[in-house]
Amino acid sequence: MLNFIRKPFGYEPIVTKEDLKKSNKKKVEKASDWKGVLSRIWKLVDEQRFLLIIVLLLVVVSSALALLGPYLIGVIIDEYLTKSNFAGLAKIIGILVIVYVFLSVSMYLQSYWMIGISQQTIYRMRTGLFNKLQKLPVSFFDRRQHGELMSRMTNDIENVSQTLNSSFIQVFSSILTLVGTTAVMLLLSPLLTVITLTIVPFMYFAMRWITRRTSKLFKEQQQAVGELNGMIEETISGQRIVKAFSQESRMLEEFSVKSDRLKRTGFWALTYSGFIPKVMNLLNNASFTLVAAAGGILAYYNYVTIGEIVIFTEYARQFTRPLNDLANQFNTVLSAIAGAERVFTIMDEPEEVDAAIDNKDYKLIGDVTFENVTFRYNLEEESPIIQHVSFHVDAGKTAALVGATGAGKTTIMQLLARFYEVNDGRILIDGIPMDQLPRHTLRSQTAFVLQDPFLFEMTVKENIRYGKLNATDEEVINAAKEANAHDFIRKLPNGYDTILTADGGEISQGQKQLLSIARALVADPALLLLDEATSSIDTVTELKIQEALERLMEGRTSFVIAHRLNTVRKADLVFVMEGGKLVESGDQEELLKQKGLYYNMLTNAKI
Ligand SMILES: Nc1ncnc2c1ncn2[C@@H]1O[C@H](COP(=O)(O)OP(=O)(O)OP(=O)(O)O)[C@@H](O)[C@H]1O
Repeated sequence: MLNFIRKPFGYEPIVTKEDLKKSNKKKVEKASDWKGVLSRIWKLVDEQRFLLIIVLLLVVVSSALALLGPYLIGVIIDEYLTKSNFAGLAKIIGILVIVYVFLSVSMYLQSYWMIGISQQTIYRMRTGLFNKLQKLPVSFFDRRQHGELMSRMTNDIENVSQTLNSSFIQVFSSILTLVGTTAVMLLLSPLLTVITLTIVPFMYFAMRWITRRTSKLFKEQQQAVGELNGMIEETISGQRIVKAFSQESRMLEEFSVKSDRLKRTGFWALTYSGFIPKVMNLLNNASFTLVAAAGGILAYYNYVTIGEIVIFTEYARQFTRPLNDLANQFNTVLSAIAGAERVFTIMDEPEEVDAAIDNKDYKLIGDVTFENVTFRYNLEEESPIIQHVSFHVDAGKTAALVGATGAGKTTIMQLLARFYEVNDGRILIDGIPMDQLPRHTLRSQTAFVLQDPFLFEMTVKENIRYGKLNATDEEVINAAKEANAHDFIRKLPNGYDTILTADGGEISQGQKQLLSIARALVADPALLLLDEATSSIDTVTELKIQEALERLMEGRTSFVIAHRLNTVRKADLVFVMEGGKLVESGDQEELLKQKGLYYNMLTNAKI
């Protein structure tokens, strides 16, 4: 029987003594400079600061009114009811009604205005962070995981929002209520105050006992939900592989293990947290009984009045709520401040520096020079990734970059788009040092065609228009035609208005390439950076891509990371990279004559 009570559904509670010891040691995440964080949040509140001050004043008024209500009831009992003095009773009851009406109105206004203030503040914070992300250099994103940044943008901001919405008023009003209630109780009867407060340590220990268990269990439950969701997503998106390898029964087994864990953690988390209101209720009733009994005895000896006992029982009831709220909100507020600090740390990151000269309307010709360029992704790297590279490409020419994997070809492209700053030497575009050319001027006239083109979750038309936002429908269609993409687009369910998913699952790899060529054509760039696809694409699409690329490259300076012999052969210049150095450069014939690395690559069919 005992065992049944302990394990009603056969599950053991999953919080061990070791777990509790560990969770005891674990500190709540705290901001290192909470004053600084609060002052920055205050700045974000901006023009609504005045309203916030009014809200705080209203909290003070409501806390006072909440104290006044029970006090008036006590007065009614002592001065009117026990003395059977009914003259003026209507007036004081009228005052009581007004107190409670004001209390409700004030609470309503507080929460209405506070929600407005917090939503506006969070809006500023979220927009500020997103704006900042657009201005940060690529190297910033290299140092961080996407998940981490997503968490800043969503969880941390959501936490601050929740705290501003509710916890802020709750904490402030709880402190006021606790201080106010204790002060009034002490004034009325110090002895009865001590008796009322004897319940507080019991509440503290009971809550501690429960929350230590529930917080661990809720964390476990969250983890179990995360694992289960991850598995469901993986199984659904990888359904073909699951079926192809006949893994259905193994997946079912794994699913039932994970699902069972969720059932167990869910059961105990809800069971323990369900105790909270019951235990609080029990202790509240105990406190009520204690005050009533002790008050009765004290009243018998004329130490207190009946009205005072009523005031105390009411205050005792009011006392537990703020105590409970403070205990619950404390960690939430601390972790929200820590979250806000993480957001502000990103906001303080140095932005991409831009050229001071305002030559935004400058039209690029496309003449490119590298002068003794040296570059490291991280300054701690032993040897530079690009070492003393110098070359010149005339406007309108095509340069093919070849070399083993890791030789530095992509890095050269990234430097050309100024995603990173060179450490030594300089890059000149049309004879202008790159750092004197506004980024927008350079990037708006440069187009990328990558191996695995990135498509956005929007229509085909919008995806192509991404290259030039003000392109007309006609320009988009013409670009698609030139890119050999028009025919397949027309066959899509909604033609140019077909919405693509982020991974472009509904079109083939080759078709994705054609779309990205169309996107580049619409942009009409002076400088083209192409990373030729290595994946095998059917011959017909391959020919279409080649043809489209040739049209795209015509009259533009193009850098191609070449994987096909045909592309290299058509290039005006070939740059052979090895270990970050430019080891050979020149046109086809010159390089073949040298009988060096390029010659070997061709004869050993490495391209
Ligand atoms: N963001 C980065 N941070 C640090 N190191 C990097 C980064 N990107 C590339 N590297 C390093 O720089 C070197 C050159 O890489 P790069 O991508 O330029 O070579 P690649 O010739 O284009 O190779 P592949 O043909 O395989 O794409 C490699 O050793 C790589 O590990």
